[in-house]
Amino acid sequence: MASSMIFTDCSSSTASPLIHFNRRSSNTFLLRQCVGQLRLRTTTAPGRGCSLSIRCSSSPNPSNSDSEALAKVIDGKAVAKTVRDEITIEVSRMKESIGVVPGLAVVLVGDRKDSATYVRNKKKACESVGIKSFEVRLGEDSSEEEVLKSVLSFNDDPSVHGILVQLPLPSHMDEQNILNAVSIEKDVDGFHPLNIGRLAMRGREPLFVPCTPKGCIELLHRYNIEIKGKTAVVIGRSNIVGMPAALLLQREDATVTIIHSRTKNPEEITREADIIISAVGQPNMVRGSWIKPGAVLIDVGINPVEDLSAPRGYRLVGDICYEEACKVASAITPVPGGVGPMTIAMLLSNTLTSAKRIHNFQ
Ligand SMILES: Nc1nc(=O)c2c([nH]1)NC[C@@H]1CN(c3ccc(C(=O)N[C@@H](CCC(=O)O)C(=O)O)cc3)C=[N+]21
Repeated sequence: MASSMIFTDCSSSTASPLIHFNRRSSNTFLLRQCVGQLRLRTTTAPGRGCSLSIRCSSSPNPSNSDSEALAKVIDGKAVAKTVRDEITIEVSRMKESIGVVPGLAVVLVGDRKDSATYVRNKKKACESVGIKSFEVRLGEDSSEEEVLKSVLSFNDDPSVHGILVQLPLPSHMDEQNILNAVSIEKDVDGFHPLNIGRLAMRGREPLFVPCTPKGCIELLHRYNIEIKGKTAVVIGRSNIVGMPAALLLQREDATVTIIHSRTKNPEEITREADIIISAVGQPNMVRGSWIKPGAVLIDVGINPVEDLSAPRGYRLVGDICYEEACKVASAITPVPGGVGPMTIAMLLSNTLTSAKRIHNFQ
């Protein structure tokens, strides 16, 4: 399979060479789109002999590497299932009382394998809760006008309550122009500038909140993790994860700092945080030493790294070095099975909310 992978070893303490495959991928590229570009040039610690931004080995202190995990696992897969069950009940209640079935339309442009997989998963998730799904597939070489045309026709279609334009779009298209065309009443991704603007303003309410950051906050809520008055650090400032995650945390009364590729001392700042949300797309970048004891960690990164013993030839790791972090943190999301499944659950939730709002159904 064509994928850009990085050999990453987070469990061994022996130095292994850093090998970086750059077979122009699908997955990593997608994640870069998703979380934005952030490369922290962490310098190699003397005697450690590894690039900290990529490799992640256990603590050199043997007593420490033998210690047990302290952190509670925040089970996104299980919470997503609970959320889907709740949505299923609401969807059927709505259908029974007013005869309306919520509908989600997905516009998929081009033939990226990963995008096709995501779209298939979203469709499956819709089916599992009784939401009707619509799909338009356009070729890689289709024009921006054709994409706009399908967006506009979904805007006018009363059986569609949510519209999602799968990102990334082919490079010859103007993403802003297309996202702006989605009716804000159907913008279940929450990417329309008016929704983001409202999210940023006190006393205003967006119609939709972007799914991944919403999923992060939902996990904190469902695990009864207090946000109010806490210090939070968001690593990454993308439009679709980092920035809205920081805005949401602030709305929940956390004191928020955003770390990005130009931040001078990311490790020191991150070490002050009670809550960390990492969304950068760099495998194992956040090391144990970055984490304040007892912190809560939400790992948005989904990074493929080569693993020849895995069935697919790769496995997925987060931005946070899990083996190190789970010895320091009080709670942590795994990858996979953390934020990813919540993203899709929040998309279904936004679609249900939209259908209820459009039909004035409580
Ligand atoms: N308009 C738009 N909206 C999106 O929300 C959007 C998008 N474009 N483009 C692509 C990204 C990526 N994304 C994911 C959703 C779920 C998982 C997910 O469920 N992952 C599983 C892993 C599944 C596996 O094993 O491959 C997990 O983390 O457990 C991952 C990634 C939504 N995105």
